[in-house]
Amino acid sequence: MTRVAVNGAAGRMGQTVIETAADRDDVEVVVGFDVEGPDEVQGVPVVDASEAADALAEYDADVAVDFTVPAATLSLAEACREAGVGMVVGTTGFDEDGFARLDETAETVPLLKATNFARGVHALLRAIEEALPAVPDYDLELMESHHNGKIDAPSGTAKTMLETVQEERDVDPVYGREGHAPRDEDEIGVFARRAGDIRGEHELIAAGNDEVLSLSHHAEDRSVFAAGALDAAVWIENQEPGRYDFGNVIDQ
Ligand SMILES: NC(=O)C1=CN([C@@H]2O[C@H](COP(=O)(O)OP(=O)(O)OC[C@H]3O[C@@H](n4cnc5c(N)ncnc54)[C@H](OP(=O)(O)O)[C@@H]3O)[C@@H](O)[C@H]2O)C=CC1
Ligand SMILES: O=C(O)C1=N[C@H](C(=O)O)C[C@H](O)C1
Repeated sequence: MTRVAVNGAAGRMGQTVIETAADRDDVEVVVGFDVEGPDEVQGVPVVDASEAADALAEYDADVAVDFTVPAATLSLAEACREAGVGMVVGTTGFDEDGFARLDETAETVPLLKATNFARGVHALLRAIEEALPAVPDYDLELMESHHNGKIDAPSGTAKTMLETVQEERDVDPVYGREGHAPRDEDEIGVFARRAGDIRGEHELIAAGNDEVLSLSHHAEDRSVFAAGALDAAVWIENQEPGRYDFGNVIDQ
């Protein structure tokens, strides 16, 4: 049984992780962290995030699962280093300094970060790698849609898709278009929509030669991300310090 601490316990994903874990017998959420949050979420005690280092030890957590904002992830990383607890990071929107600090953390504890914990998205990334060599001259465009509460744009997943595309094709992103904006053959348009409670939609199109190839993923519920993050928590519990990604869990 993997004992999990959840950072951002009162948030959309934090609550979903706690709810999803309650139906599993390989994980138990023993404590949550948040700021100015409730004292508990679904029976799990919630402690102020500033006390995370002590609470990780007190509740004997094996792994911390984080769905917050980059600054909160980085302060949890300090607590995890102090407590010797591994991390599963789902938060998106890090800058270069943030990535470097996560790398530093991974020198002390195992750290697995994924911009998307849906297994279908992992398959989508592989499909992109596989498909692009067959359509070398086609125009590429990338679209994502999310709920109206999402802070970062484009989504972390869209950035990962873009990186995957750029491993195959030398294209420069253009973030939205307006006015006189003819398409350059080496560009990829990237578009972010925010509306309602859309859980997460991503699509790459490749168009040319009288056809359009569409590679897409649609998340129906946040529980898909929670399930993947908990699979990652179980997997990382017994790993050595280092940086890991969701592929390590899927390909185990
Ligand atoms: N990798 C993946 O598969 C997925 C990643 N995500 C990512 O997860 C992140 C969170 O998303 P979501 O749950 O929708 O966001 P929410 O805003 O609903 O939840 C974030 C929670 O973190 C809390 N928080 C803020 N600061 C701190 C802090 N210093 N310490 C602890 N908790 C803090 C927030 O509190 P308050 O509201 O009071 O600020 C809130 O309760 C985003 O970056 C999103 O992109 C989301 C889904 C899937
Ligand atoms: O904020 C969200 O909700 C999501 N964020 C992740 C991202 O930025 O890619 C993953 C998923 O699409 C949901």
